[in-house]
Amino acid sequence: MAILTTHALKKHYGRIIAVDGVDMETVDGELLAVLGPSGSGKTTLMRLVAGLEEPSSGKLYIDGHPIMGVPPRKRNIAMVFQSYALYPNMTVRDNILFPLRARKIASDEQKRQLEWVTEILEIADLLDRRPTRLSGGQSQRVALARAMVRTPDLFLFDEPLSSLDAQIRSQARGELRELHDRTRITTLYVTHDQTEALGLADRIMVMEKGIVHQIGTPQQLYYDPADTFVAGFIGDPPMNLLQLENAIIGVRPEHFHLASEAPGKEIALELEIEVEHLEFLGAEWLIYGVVRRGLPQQHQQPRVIGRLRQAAMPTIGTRETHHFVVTKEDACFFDSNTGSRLSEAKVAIA
Ligand SMILES: Nc1ncnc2c1ncn2[C@@H]1O[C@H](COP(=O)(O)OP(=O)(O)OP(=O)(O)O)[C@@H](O)[C@H]1O
Repeated sequence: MAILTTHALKKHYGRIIAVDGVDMETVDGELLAVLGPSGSGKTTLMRLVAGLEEPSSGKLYIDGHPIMGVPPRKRNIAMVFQSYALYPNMTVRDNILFPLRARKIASDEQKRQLEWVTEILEIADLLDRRPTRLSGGQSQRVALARAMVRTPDLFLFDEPLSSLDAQIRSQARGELRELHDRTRITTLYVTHDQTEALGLADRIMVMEKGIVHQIGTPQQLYYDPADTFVAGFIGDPPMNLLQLENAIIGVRPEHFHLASEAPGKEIALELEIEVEHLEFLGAEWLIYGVVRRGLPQQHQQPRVIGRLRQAAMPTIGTRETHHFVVTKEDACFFDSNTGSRLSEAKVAIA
């Protein structure tokens, strides 16, 4: 277990700034997801931590010890990337033992490590197979086993599940989480899939264009986004962002209430929304609509998405206009210019 710290970490390739001043620190033993759109600098950050790239400036520490300039082999960090790169001509057993043999670890220690990972990952029946005879999920477990036998201080995963199909992926996600709970090895987990990050991580770090927008628990990111980027990135569908006179108001789809069912709380916003179409999700419906009234004149008519429980639906149909409210407690406010979160007190609604 270990704590990874970065300080003003930067990496540029010529004029491209891939990582732009990242300050972060893991909690010992946590699984921290690094989430962001394509090109946000996630893989570059991993490569810097692993030692495959050296930073242009800034610092990296493991347990308070600087690791800049330390070669990858000496960092005691294990990586699992998208392609598992198992050696096709070796058995699973030899693949797993390879990193221990390369470091000339004593054979009884090799045996002990192999037994440990075999039991944790439940791969006893795969040990004599060759990688070509493994399914995607099995290959992933073997790659994990090979990474784990080194008992690393830190695990780096870069989209390790992206080559699996959707059904196996959700099972593999569960297995990864269980594995993490058992080993408690501090893990950085790169993904661009928010469902994966929200479901798997203790905390999530949201990156865009090389900078960190927010680090927090899935719940903090969802209910308390630090800025409009996080608000618009987390959630499916994401937070609605509507321009008021002097600020942006953020409303989660499930926080639109029909006025007739308004909770007895202070109201932040009253809107007339024309329903354009409806989408059935089972227990809930998504309502796609256009705001017809309730916002300042010059910002009128943005599109919004609401989410209503089945029970509220019989009263709503396409092309009808309905009156919705949002409580102050549920609303988030952001600065119109910078997108940063504002405290509610400063905001006049209209
Ligand atoms: N070796 C390199 N040379 C030049 N530019 C690079 C190099 N590696 C990364 N970049 C650039 O740095 C930026 C960040 O890339 P990076 O791969 O870290 O992003 P990412 O968030 O991992 O993206 P993805 O999710 O698509 O893998 C991109 O603009 C990319 O084109």
